[in-house]
Amino acid sequence: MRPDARAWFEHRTTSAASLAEIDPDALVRAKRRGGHRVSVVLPARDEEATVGRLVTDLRERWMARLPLIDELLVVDSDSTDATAQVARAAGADVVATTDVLPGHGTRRGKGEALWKSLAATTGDLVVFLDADLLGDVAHYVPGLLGPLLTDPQVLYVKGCYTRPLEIDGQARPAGGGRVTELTARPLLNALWPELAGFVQPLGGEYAGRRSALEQVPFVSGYGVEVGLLVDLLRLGGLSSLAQVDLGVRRHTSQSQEALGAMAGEVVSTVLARAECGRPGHQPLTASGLLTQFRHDGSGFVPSSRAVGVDERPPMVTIAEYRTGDAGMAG
Ligand SMILES: O=c1ccn([C@@H]2O[C@H](COP(=O)(O)OP(=O)(O)O)[C@@H](O)[C@H]2O)c(=O)[nH]1
Ligand SMILES: O=C(O)[C@@H](COP(=O)(O)O)O[C@H]1O[C@H](CO)[C@@H](O)[C@H](O)[C@H]1O
Repeated sequence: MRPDARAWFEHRTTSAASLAEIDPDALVRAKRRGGHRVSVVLPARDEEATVGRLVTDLRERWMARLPLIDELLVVDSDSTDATAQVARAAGADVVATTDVLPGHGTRRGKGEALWKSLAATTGDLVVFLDADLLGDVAHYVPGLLGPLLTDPQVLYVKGCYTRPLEIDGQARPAGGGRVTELTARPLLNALWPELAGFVQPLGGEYAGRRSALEQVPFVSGYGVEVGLLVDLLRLGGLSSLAQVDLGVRRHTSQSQEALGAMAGEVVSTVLARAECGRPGHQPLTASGLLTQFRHDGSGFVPSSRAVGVDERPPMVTIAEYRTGDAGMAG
């Protein structure tokens, strides 16, 4: 690791691996002193199996028992199951991506859900959690908020954790974070070595100040995490970023084929960012296509899909956002 990345890693990595390492009352006091309002956003596509428990736990611990969370929003991102109904029944606010900023249409993807969540929430501090998390993750929210509530220089905090992998019912203590280890980490180390200290650059749990999040574009698909990391580095510098050890992260894992497509979106985003930061250089126009193969018993069958970078502009550029008219139906 380069000295600047090593110094960052040592200075900006804290631990909140369990509730035993956290003083929630002190965080609530810091929140009150700072006049902060906290929004928690769960982007969810077809997460009926997990979103209800997550919402119930978050509400019970950090809204009913202690006023740490002011707003808990599930963004229903083209779900085909009962995600919205389950989340609403558990007490979350729920919006469909199609209902937010309807004048700007809707794109598919996780990043689209996160971008629209900025127009559907009001907190000056915004926490993002995946909706497919498994196990006890109650400490994630206070853990992520800690640096933002105690250090005004910090604009953005990423969770880090060990990543067990559960595939076809087989649970292994490590091996998760496949796109991180095989694609994102090598690319980030090569192109932005100052970011080498991030343990989980693609992790789906992070928090930021709205004043920063609204200043950067949001890649519409799975490139959103790597795009935010590079763009927020450019916006506030490495010292404005932090990470918190949250212990272990378990979630419902996808197939290798699905992660291949995810990696394609991450690569496209990295290529688009790699060149556009250097004056006089055009972003590398990746093909935007990914061809994968399966064998049908008699031969290889190719299948291609789009993995190009589609992104939304910084939310501050959206007039309805500035005037507070995000146009949520209902
Ligand atoms: O188009 C999408 C794709 C994913 N997600 C959500 O984003 C989070 C992370 O996505 P996923 O679980 O597919 O990624 P993984 O964690 O497997 O890398 C989950 O809460 C998904 O429901 C979403 O809101 N819209
Ligand atoms: O970290 C990773 O490599 C991927 C895949 O994780 P697994 O191999 O399924 O544990 O998961 C993350 O990447 C996505 C793209 O940035 C994020 O959107 C997900 O929230 C995150 O789980």
